[in-house]
Amino acid sequence: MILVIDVGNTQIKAAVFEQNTLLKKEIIAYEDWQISLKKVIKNFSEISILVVASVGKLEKSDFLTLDSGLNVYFITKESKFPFNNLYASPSTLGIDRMILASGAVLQFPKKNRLVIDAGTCITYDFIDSNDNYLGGAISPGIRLRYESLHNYTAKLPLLKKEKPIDIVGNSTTQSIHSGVINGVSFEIEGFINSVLDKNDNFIIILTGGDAVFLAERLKNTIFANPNFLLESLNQTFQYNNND
Ligand SMILES: Nc1ncnc2c1ncn2[C@@H]1O[C@H](COP(=O)(O)OP(=O)(O)OP(=O)(O)O)[C@@H](O)[C@H]1O
Ligand SMILES: CC(C)(CO)[C@@H](O)C(=O)NCCC(=O)O
Ligand SMILES: [K+]
Repeated sequence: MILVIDVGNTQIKAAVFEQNTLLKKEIIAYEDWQISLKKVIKNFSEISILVVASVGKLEKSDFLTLDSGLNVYFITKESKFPFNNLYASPSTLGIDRMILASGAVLQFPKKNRLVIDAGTCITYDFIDSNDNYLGGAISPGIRLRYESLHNYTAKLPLLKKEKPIDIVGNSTTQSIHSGVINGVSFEIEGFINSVLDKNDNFIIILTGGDAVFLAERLKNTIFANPNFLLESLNQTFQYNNND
């Protein structure tokens, strides 16, 4: 049994896996991450290893001081990945994007893949059917958009994400919801349509904290899986340890 930990930009996601089966998932705040993780470890006595990847504020040394008695395996850019990395600046590519690409290749062989991760940022990652990682796009996520409208204007309120009633917002509140949520939906549909135009045999995976909220609003049929990064981390670990 392994405990897989995704240290994100704003929060930490952890999942207990038995082989490829996810037994338990926890969303953990940075404030009390040690206590929360220790609780999970205590509840699953068969956990033998921690597998961690971090784009956030925690490093390997933080997990060693956790004193869990467990081995800690950090997935980094030096780990083995099942794709050719054609990114022009591979040393600055986010480890989360590499893990998503890795999961897409391992789960969907011989397909053109587009992975969309709607979290703090929205990332788009393209891996072609020959397993070439080509890159993609980075844009602000839903919460970031609401926060920047509030933080960088004098009058706009800070709102929580909510389904807009219409494209045409008839109040300040509705205009903001339409701008953020319809804006993100149009953006995602635009990316999907432009890749579908150029390639066939495509699989599109939507993940991240906003995946489920967005999936029901998108017209394109896509595969929404909020656990895709955690599953991909588990698979990337196995891929690194299978020889
Ligand atoms: N409990 C929560 N706290 C903050 N954001 C949440 C929460 N639940 C859902 N969300 C939504 O999910 C998004 C953040 O997604 P996610 O949890 O994937 O971000 P993250 O922890 O920064 O991870 P990553 O760095 O991988 O994007 C926000 O835009 C927000 O709308
Ligand atoms: C884009 C984020 C912040 C998304 O979590 C992360 O993947 C990252 O820090 N990336 C580095 C830049 C890049 O991927 O090119
Ligand atoms: K993200």
